[in-house]
Amino acid sequence: MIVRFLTKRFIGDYEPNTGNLYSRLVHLDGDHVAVQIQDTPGCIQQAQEDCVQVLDSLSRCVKWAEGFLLVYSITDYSSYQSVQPLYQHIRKVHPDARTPIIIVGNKADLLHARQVQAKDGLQLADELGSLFLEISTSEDSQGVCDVFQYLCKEVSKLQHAGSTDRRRSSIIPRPKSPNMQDLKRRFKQALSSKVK
Ligand SMILES: Nc1nc2c(ncn2[C@@H]2O[C@H](COP(=O)(O)OP(=O)(O)OP(=O)(O)O)[C@@H](O)[C@H]2O)c(=O)[nH]1
Repeated sequence: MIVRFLTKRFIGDYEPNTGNLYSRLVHLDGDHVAVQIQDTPGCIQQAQEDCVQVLDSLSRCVKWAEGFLLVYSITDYSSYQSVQPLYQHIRKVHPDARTPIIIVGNKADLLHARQVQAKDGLQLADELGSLFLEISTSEDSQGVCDVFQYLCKEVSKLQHAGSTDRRRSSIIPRPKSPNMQDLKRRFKQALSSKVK
């Protein structure tokens, strides 16, 4: 999903990520805003308690992040079940209910394999007070961009409202190096496997 947003391209090959960080200038209401996007290793194969442990180890990025996308696959019920504990973990770190957390049901193109109904995603988002969207990263590049744009706007609104804790942002070190090298490597890999 992040690769789709940053490059507009979809890489179909699965390659588990180990926590890539990407930097990008995003066009937002006529402005360019610098954003950093942290991809987190998936934990859908693990029990919910383990999932929280995985997130514990990533608590540094949870601390510096100012907005969150919780993405599950509509074809994998266990990934949907991971959303609530992840949400609660984030809210512990960011008790301000205005910190945007958007719940996203991905792979909406795989209707024949659907395990999570759209109404379940909506219901969960309602319970948690979040926004919910279903998208298909493979089929709908614009949908992916809309999600990120929306999140950036929400974060930006919060910052302009002066409600971001400036002291916290000066204390928590943000990672510096973008991960475009890794993206290039993945493109090369994807291209060479297509040529073969
Ligand atoms: N059909 C379809 N496949 C998708 C879609 N989005 C992702 N995939 C595929 O699903 C697999 C997993 O996608 P990733 O983006 O790597 O998922 P992830 O949750 O980041 O996985 P981790 O790297 O383990 O954290 C890949 O093979 C993707 O090509 C989609 O919208 N539709």
